[in-house]
Amino acid sequence: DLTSDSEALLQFASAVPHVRKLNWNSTIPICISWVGITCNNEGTRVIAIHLPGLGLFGPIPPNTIGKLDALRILSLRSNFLNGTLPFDISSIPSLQFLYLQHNYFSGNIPPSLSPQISILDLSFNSFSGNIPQTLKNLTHLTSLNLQFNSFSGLLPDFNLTRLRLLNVSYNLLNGSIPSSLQKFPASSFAGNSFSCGLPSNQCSSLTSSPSPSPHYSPSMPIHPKKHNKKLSTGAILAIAIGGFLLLLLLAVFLFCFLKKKDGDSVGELTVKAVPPGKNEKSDDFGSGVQAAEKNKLVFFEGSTYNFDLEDLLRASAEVLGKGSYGTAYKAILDEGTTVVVKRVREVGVAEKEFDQHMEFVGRIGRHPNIVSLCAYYYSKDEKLLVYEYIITGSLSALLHGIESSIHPGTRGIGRTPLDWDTRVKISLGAAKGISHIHTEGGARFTHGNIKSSNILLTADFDGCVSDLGLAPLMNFLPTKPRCIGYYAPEVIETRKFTQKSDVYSFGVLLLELLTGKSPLPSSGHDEVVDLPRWVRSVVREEWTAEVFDEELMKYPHVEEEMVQMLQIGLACVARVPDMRPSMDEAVKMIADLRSSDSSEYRASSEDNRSNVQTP
Ligand SMILES: Nc1ncnc2c1ncn2[C@@H]1O[C@H](COP(=O)(O)OP(=O)(O)OP(=O)(O)O)[C@@H](O)[C@H]1O
Repeated sequence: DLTSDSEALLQFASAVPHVRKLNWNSTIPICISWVGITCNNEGTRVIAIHLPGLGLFGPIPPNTIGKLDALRILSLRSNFLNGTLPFDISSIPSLQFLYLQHNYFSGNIPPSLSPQISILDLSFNSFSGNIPQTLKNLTHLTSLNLQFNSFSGLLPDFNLTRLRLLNVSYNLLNGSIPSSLQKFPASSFAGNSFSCGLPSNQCSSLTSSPSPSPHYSPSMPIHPKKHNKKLSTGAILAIAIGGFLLLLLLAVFLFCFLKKKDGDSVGELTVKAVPPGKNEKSDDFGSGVQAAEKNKLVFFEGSTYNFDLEDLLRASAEVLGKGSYGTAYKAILDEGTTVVVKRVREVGVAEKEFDQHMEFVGRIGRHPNIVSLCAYYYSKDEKLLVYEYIITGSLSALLHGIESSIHPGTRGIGRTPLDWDTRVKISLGAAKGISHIHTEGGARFTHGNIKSSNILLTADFDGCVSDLGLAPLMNFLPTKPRCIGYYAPEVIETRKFTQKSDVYSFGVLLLELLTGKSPLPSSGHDEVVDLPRWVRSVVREEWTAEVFDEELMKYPHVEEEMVQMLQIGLACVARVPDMRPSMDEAVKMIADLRSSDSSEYRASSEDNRSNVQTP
């Protein structure tokens, strides 16, 4: 009866710690006032429990929720529950909807499940063992979601006529896909080791990532698109005159340049500002430019900029920072245009390959969430990359207050706090940018240096990925502590980047956004901060709200989204690369944060009779 239901719930609340308060107590009416509880129309039994994103942590003891034998809906999704799922919960005879996704449950699925179950969602947990054959008996089952667990062995032949949704992707399943399940899309089975079962063409696509465009490596020749249009006589004349003027300009430039080299030390291109704390040599990005005519600034198709190499070398420049691959300068040209010039060093490819690579990067880098590469210059002694200037600076600067490359690991005084909505927007933009790079670049093309100082922000706080195409050009793997904190474990071992290692770095970035902590060493200490390990240990062992950036705790009703984002971040930093989602999946998961019923908790607090079938 209702009394025993309320006693079981109070036992659950006292045994399972939770971050958000529950107003459950025996002095207020359970059916009207208890948060997350729904009773039947007569008010005699509890029929639904909705406690998503409440910060519940630890195992669920038996003889608590399992005693509610009139329960139809149980939603404990997006919490930090761990341990095995008590038998008495899964076998509640009336249970129809069980939502336990995004927790840390482990062990086997109990073999005896309620025969009434219609929706079973155990995705994003650590369940293991075989998927029980007894699932075949669940004739009411319409949706079964087991993705992102560690289930192994064969996939049983369910043959359940009502089953409309099945997802067993990203487990450790093998063998073949039973014929009764072959009606489901290939994505339902991705990320396993199925030998076959689907028609052979689909079968082979199950284990490998999609590669919409051909594999790419910097040494692969790239053929620019051929244009069939013929040039008019006027155009030919214009090109000829333009060419002549260009030659003239270069000659003037050469003259000035040589004059400058000859002791005219008051060159216009000087480093005007050197950041505090840096002992920057007063060099500039033009000193290695060769006078030879063939060396010129190459602009990309569609670039709207209207300056030449001479303008650039005349610009006033200020050091933005010294990165792993070289120094970045903010250059303000005469007509007021501002660009960023990166002077890169230790390029590991010859000029031809450099040109091909740049053509490729310029082409795939056209996306609102990627910082545009406008032009480049190559000579033996100088390699310059010209990017659009992104006004709001980097996520690292915004999150930690000052440039991480200058004072790594510290949070600046007087910085403006970054609210949750902005953090979600930035992470979605960055995810879209990386996903675009992976999709357009081909399965082997990677960014290779995803980190918060390479996520730049527009005036509208859209996240844009910078430094595209730099890492694959280099003949070394930066091993400075400020890079290593973002590297996937396999990158340290193999010294090779993959798309899954980009996903890992993106996961570290999400954890950085959530915790406000930097995976960089703090001033004076050079040791690498393993942010994923720290978050995992706090979450699994002694979880407290402390895991989240304290700045975020003041925003109301965001905990559930924060918990879900934490789950996404942790999925991205899975140690086994194949267990990480693709960037495309990460984009969908982040976008779903907003479309998912994040107001459920609020709704159930306000009207706990509504939405009884919502997970
Ligand atoms: N296009 C840009 N617009 C505005 N700021 C930029 C731009 N590109 C780089 N920066 C800023 O310039 C600084 C130096 O960048 P750079 O990429 O050279 O070094 P880094 O990001 O610290 O390290 P790494 O070389 O490993 O990426 C960083 O603070 C970065 O945010």
